[in-house]
Amino acid sequence: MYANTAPLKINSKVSYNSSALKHDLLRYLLGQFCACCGRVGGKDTMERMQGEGEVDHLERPSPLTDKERVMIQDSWAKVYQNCDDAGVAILVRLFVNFPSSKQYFSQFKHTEDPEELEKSSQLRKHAHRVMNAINTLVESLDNSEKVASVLKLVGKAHALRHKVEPVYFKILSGVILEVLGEEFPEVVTPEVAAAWTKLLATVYCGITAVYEEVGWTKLSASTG
Ligand code: HEM
Repeated sequence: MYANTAPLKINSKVSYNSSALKHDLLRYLLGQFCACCGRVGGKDTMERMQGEGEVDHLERPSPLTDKERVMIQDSWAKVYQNCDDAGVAILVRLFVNFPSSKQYFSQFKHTEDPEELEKSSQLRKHAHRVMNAINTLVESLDNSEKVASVLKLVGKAHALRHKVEPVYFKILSGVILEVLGEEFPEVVTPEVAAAWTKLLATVYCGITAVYEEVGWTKLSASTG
C-alpha cells in the first residue's frame, strides 16, 4: 500500500492535450478485433449496446512485460499519494463528459454543476473505492488469481446489484488515462501511458468476461 500524502489540487476540467496519449485513448475507445470471439468491439454506438444489453468486446492485450509492470507501479505510487483528489477528478470528468453515466447514482444523477458533483459524498465514496480497487490490482500485477478475484467481485456487483452497462467501464478507462496524463505529465509519459492502456484493457476484458459469466446479455434482453 502506498502512503496517501502530499495533497495536490487537481483540475477535473483541464482539456486533453497530449497527442501520444490521445492516440492511445482513441485506439482504445474505437475498439479492436476481439481474438477470443471474432467480433469487432467498440464500433457499436452506446445506444445500440444499451438497447440490446450486449457486452462490447476488446482484444485481450498481450501480458504486461516486467518493464511495464514497474512503470505502472512507479507511476501509480505518485498518483496514489493524491488518491482522493485524483479519484474525484476522474469521476467528475466521467460524469461531466458522459452524463448518462450518472444514471446509476441516486444522489447526483440530476446534478450538472461540476462543483456540486465534486462535493457529493456518494461520488467521493465511489472515487475512493475505485482508487482502492486499482491500488489492489497494481499491487497484485504478478498475482493473476488475486487480479481475477478482484475483477470478479467488481464485475458481479456492477452487473447484478448496480446493473451498470459494461460500456461504462471502457469509457472510464479512457477517462482515467486522460486525467492521469493531464495531471501527472512528468510521470505518465507516452511509454507509461501505453503500459496503462494495456492494463486497463486487460481489466475491461476481465470485467466483460464476468458480465458474460453472470448472463448479462440474457438478463438485459429479458428486462429491456
Ligand atoms: C474500475 C472501475 C470501478 C471500480 C473498481 C468500482 C468499484 C466499486 C465498489 C468497490 C463499489 C462498492 C461495492 C459494491 O457495491 O459492491 C462500487 C459501487 C458502485 N459502483 Fe462502481 N466501480 C467501478 C466503476 C463503476 C462505473 C463505471 C459505474 C457506473 C457508471 C459504477 C457504479 C457504481 C454504483 C452505482 C455503485 C453503488 C454506489 C452506492 O451505493 O452509493 N462503478 N463500485
